[in-house]
Amino acid sequence: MPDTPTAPVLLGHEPGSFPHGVLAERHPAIIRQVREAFPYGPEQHRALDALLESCAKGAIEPLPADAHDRDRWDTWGMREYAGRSWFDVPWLWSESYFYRRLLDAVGYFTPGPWQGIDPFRPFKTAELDATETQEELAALDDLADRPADAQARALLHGSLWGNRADLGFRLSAEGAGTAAAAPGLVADDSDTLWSLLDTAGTGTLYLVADNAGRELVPDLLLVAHLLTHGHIGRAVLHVKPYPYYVSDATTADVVDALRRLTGAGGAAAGHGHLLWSALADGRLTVRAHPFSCAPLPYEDMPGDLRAEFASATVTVLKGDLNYRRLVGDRLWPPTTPFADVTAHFPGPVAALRTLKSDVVTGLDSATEAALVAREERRWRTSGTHALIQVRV
Ligand SMILES: O=P(O)(O)OC[C@H]1O[C@](O)(CO)[C@@H](O)[C@@H]1O
Repeated sequence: MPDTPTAPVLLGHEPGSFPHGVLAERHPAIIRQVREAFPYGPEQHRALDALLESCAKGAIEPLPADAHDRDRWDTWGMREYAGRSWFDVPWLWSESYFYRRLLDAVGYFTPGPWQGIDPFRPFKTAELDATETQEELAALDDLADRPADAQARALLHGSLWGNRADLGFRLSAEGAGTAAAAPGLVADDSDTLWSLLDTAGTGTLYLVADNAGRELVPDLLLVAHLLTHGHIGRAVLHVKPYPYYVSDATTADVVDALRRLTGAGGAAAGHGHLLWSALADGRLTVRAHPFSCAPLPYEDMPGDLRAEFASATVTVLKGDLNYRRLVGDRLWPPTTPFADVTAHFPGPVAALRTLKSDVVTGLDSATEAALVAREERRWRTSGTHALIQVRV
């Protein structure tokens, strides 16, 4: 990025700022919710109390000496940040480490009865079981009567707005591709994305998933459509190796989503069975790379992951956190070119994201001015706006 001036990395130290609110209010609330959702024993309660106190008082403690991933976290910054305030280190690092510590507190990595029990599972399954999900899946039957191109655009919007836990394809199906169908879009490079996906069945899509439940379901539906209609020949779905940021998708969540689809009947079940057999014959692969839970920007990705993404026809990164990691979790001026801040990424890359943090790039100045005039800063974090940005 030779000509792009750098921008400050987001920290959580400023009271009243969005990152500060996440560390000071959201994290303690998550601890309380997890504690109430499971019949944990005294050991877990004590560890949760300790984490709550650490979050409030602000001192980061290192992982236990025998933690299986201690070396990895050492190289990811733990040596540098242990002993400092949660509020004074990069916000991305603080948040990621919080989730790692929360899993420790509930015994997720410790041999014993709680090992491998996802502390967020009740929240994820509630979403899959919600009547809204049933209604959204039923709407696929109507969508199936529309031309393939309209279906594709509706499913893309479903995947995009699913990032707001809202499948969205019923709305988008009314007039996919028109401005009216996407009133909250602040940038829309979808035509470029479609041209990349026009591979006559030879290309490979890497889709880096974000949330489980009502985001992962439309992500999977989009992949099913792209495979069925020969836009791509293969898809690789990257999920998290362990529970993260409450609702981030793991392999177990992919299984739950697929079972939800195959059990839904109608067109949804057809998509579910297609994906099930694509997993069996290798047209769809699930990957859970350790770096997917790293507290670092994608610019720092390891060589094996870089080589994978370099082989993709296009890599689609879903959600706000992936966006932050893609552009470096910095407070860029919103008109900073997206192509400049993603130049480090190996191969064509697309971001599909609703805006849920202060980080944004690639806006034109008129769009930015209109958003600021109407909403001051709220548009950056409210999740009511979205973007599709592509760098070829
Ligand atoms: O699920 P998403 O879209 O990645 O959003 C996660 C978001 O949660 C927050 O970290 C707050 O916890 C956002 O700022 C963040 O980017």
